[in-house]
Amino acid sequence: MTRTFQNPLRDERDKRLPTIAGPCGLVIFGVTGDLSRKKLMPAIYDLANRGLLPPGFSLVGFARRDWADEDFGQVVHDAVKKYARTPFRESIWNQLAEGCRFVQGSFDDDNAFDNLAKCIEDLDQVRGTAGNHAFYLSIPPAAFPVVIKQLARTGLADQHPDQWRRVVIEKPFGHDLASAKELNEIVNDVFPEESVFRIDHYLGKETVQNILALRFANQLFEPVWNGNYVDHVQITMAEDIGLGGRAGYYDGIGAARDVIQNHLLQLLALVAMEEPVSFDPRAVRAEKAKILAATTPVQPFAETTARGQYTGGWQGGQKVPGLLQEEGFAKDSITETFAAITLAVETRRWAGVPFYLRTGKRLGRKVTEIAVVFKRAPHLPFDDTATEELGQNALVFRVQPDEGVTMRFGSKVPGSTMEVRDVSMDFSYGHSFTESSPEAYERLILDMLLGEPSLFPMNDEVERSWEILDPIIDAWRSSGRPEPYRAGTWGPDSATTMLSRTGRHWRRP
Ligand SMILES: NC(=O)C1=CN([C@@H]2O[C@H](COP(=O)(O)OP(=O)(O)OC[C@H]3O[C@@H](n4cnc5c(N)ncnc54)[C@H](OP(=O)(O)O)[C@@H]3O)[C@@H](O)[C@H]2O)C=CC1
Ligand SMILES: O=C1O[C@H](COP(=O)(O)O)[C@@H](O)[C@H](O)[C@H]1O
Repeated sequence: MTRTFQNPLRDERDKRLPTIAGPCGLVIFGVTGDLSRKKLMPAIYDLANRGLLPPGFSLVGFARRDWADEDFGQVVHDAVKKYARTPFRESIWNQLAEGCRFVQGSFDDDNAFDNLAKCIEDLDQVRGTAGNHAFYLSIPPAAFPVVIKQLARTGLADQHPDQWRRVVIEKPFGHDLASAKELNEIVNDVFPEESVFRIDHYLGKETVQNILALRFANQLFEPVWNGNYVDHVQITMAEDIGLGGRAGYYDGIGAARDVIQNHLLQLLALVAMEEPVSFDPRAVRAEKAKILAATTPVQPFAETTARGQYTGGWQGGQKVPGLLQEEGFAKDSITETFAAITLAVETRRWAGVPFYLRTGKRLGRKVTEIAVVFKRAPHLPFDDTATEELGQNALVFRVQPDEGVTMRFGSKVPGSTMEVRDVSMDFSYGHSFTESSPEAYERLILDMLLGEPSLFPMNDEVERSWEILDPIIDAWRSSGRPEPYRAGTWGPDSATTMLSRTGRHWRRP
């Protein structure tokens, strides 16, 4: 019988609950970083608390900081208390803490990796992790190759017939097509493709998975899901936070590489793909790959794209600095913090339908949504004045916050005259379901421990995404500085013009 963490929230009788991971350990490189503290450690605790981790689960952190196991334990404890979704339970925490170790060192330090190998070997004995190990690279992307090579050198990546060794690689995977290919070669030299989990946490979000449910479990939407009815698609990922504390990673990377290459192109693929023959991982990934293969950037980029950099301003009642004043950023940094692009999907279904993707930091509010905006009805049998406040119908996936789906359509304004105005019909997760959504990282870490790859992009998807983006980034390189925009606004003027010149406008989410 499989034993789990004691006193779990899990009810063993509930067949809908996910499978429990078998004996294993997880090593997090970059464990002292932002992502690990806010997302990974809390997700691991939540998995333990839901009874989805094996009892001897071990967690090894690796970073340069001079910490002892106790310091590490304290940091995990604090991160869990602050960010975990499930209630703090002393017994679960104690069980988890027993399996926490910290290995100090730099990625180029062979001794540190030898210590890591020794630590893992000990844990295999003490915790019964059965030689099954996952290595999570939550580190600056430039360091991915060196860590992979160290795992190979120490034998930690060696595959054995009755054990598994997996690697989880954060995004961005490379910084252009050439570097992504090079990285894929380095990774695949050491780990077979089925052991490589390139993580894109957007694919772990419930609302993102609901795109497929809504499209393929219903009859209502599919007949109109094409260029005969759809005018355009807008995908927006807006954040209100700035980049203070993240210069080491973000300066030189920018908004397009940070999120368009991965999260937003994955969202586009899910919205635009054909129905897979089944939900088998290969079938879903094959359909996504086909759509990405048909996706191309629309030119001329001076008109179809926009990029910006936030300046100081007021946000949430607070004065905030501009990017150039943020600690660690070069004083003449040309890193964009806002990016908007236009893509075409060259298939029969989507011919002539522009896909507009935008993202930015220090925008009006934090919101991610996908709006499928429909064409106007071919004929309106009303007086012109009756439809002055009628916009285009739209189906909006509210990815976050306030997760759900909104349908926008025209309705008669009560009264004796015929006047039609836009209204919304809302589905909200919070109101419709009592089950809470797991955090994306929780879902993805569990899938990875179970060896379930559906929600992880494959090498060809990643490379194709760079191929789509590279020409735009190349063009930006020779087009001067990004346009400034004030913190708390919705980006640079060029983003507004980019759509208005086609007679369209961005939604204000
Ligand atoms: N933060 C976020 O919201 C998100 C981040 N990501 C991705 O996650 C990854 C990590 O991001 P984030 O946590 O923000 O980055 P941070 O800069 O906060 O953390 C980087 C980590 O790497 C360690 N590190 C850096 N260089 C070395 C080295 N030479 N040797 C050993 N350890 C080193 C640092 O530890 P120390 O200084 O102690 O050595 C630190 O733990 C990136 O790929 C990013 O794209 C993805 C989605 C969201
Ligand atoms: O991947 C990233 O995502 C976060 C935003 O994630 P979300 O789940 O809160 O939408 C973003 O802040 C970060 O820059 C980027 O690397």
